[in-house]
Amino acid sequence: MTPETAVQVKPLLWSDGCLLVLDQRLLPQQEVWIECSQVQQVVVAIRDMQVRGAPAIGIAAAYGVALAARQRFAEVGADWKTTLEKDLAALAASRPTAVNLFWALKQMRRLVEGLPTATDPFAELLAGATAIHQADLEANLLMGKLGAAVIAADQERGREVMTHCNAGALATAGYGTALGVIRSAWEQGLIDKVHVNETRPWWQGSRLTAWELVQEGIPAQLNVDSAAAHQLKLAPISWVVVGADRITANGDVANKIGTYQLAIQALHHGAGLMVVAPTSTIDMELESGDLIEIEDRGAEEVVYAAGQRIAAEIDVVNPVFDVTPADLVDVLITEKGVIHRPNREQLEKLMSRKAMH
Ligand SMILES: CSC[C@@H](O)[C@@H](O)C(=O)COP(=O)(O)O
Repeated sequence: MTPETAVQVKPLLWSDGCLLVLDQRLLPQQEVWIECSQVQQVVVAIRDMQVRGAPAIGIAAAYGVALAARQRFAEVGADWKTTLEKDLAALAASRPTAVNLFWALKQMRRLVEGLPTATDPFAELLAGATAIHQADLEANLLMGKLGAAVIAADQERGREVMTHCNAGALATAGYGTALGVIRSAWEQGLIDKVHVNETRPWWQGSRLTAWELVQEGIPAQLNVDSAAAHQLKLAPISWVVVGADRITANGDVANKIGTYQLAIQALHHGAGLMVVAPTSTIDMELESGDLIEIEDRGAEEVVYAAGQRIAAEIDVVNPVFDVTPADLVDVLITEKGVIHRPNREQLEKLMSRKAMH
């Protein structure tokens, strides 16, 4: 069994002319699939986090462009490229922080530009989206191996790791970035346990990551986010392994809220911080993390839990990502290679490399 076939969960499927999205607002075991036959449904799926995780958002948007082109060609024929513009804008406005969304839209726009106006563009755009989907899976498998090799080489503090949010099969084409490394390390017998932060306020850790690990029989333990430093002090955790939503030219990393404090805690306790992300997450156009737009998802997620109001009537701030400065990142794993202590020079070199597969 290859790692690819070992992982059964796929958050996105193309079937019968529609994009099927596994609704991640619910428990994955409920297996509620949302059918998107129109681009507007893809916009809602991304905006409302039916699909989430940087690479999966990008893949969904790519399929969204194919669906939009099908609709617009049916409506206006040769004018489809003009009318497609508002769909591209709607997809781009669905979530602001993960750059994979904008990267995928750029790839699809390039394809659109090369197509004739007189013929139906759907088949070629669907092929483009499928290629982005497949490339993500291949990148994840490769990053899994590269990251596991780094873990094999340095387990000074012990054979346990910690992860935050869900950078797993549910957030990608179906293997995972951070969880891809953890899967690969587990298969190679390199780790004994995964510490999972619950990831308030949306519970990606308890709802999604915990489920993926339990389903695959990888020993895991869930803790509340505020127990992370305590666990890092007591448990033999060598690596904190996380994904990313945007990495800027200087190596700063935007990821799920809480990653920054985890990076500081890891440094204090002698654990390494490993960031695992495909190069589609690297934004060389932004000089530093200070320039990244950080999404705020409003008060509801914070003041309600399981449908019950749990907070007083109070002002709330809900930034759902934070920026970890580059100097707290020990290693960055991408499908083009591994960088220790990422900085601009190294990232420029990496981006100019050809893919390893
Ligand atoms: C491979 S997923 C990497 C990141 O996108 C992940 O860690 C994360 O922050 C996801 O945030 P989300 O708000 O669930 O989309």
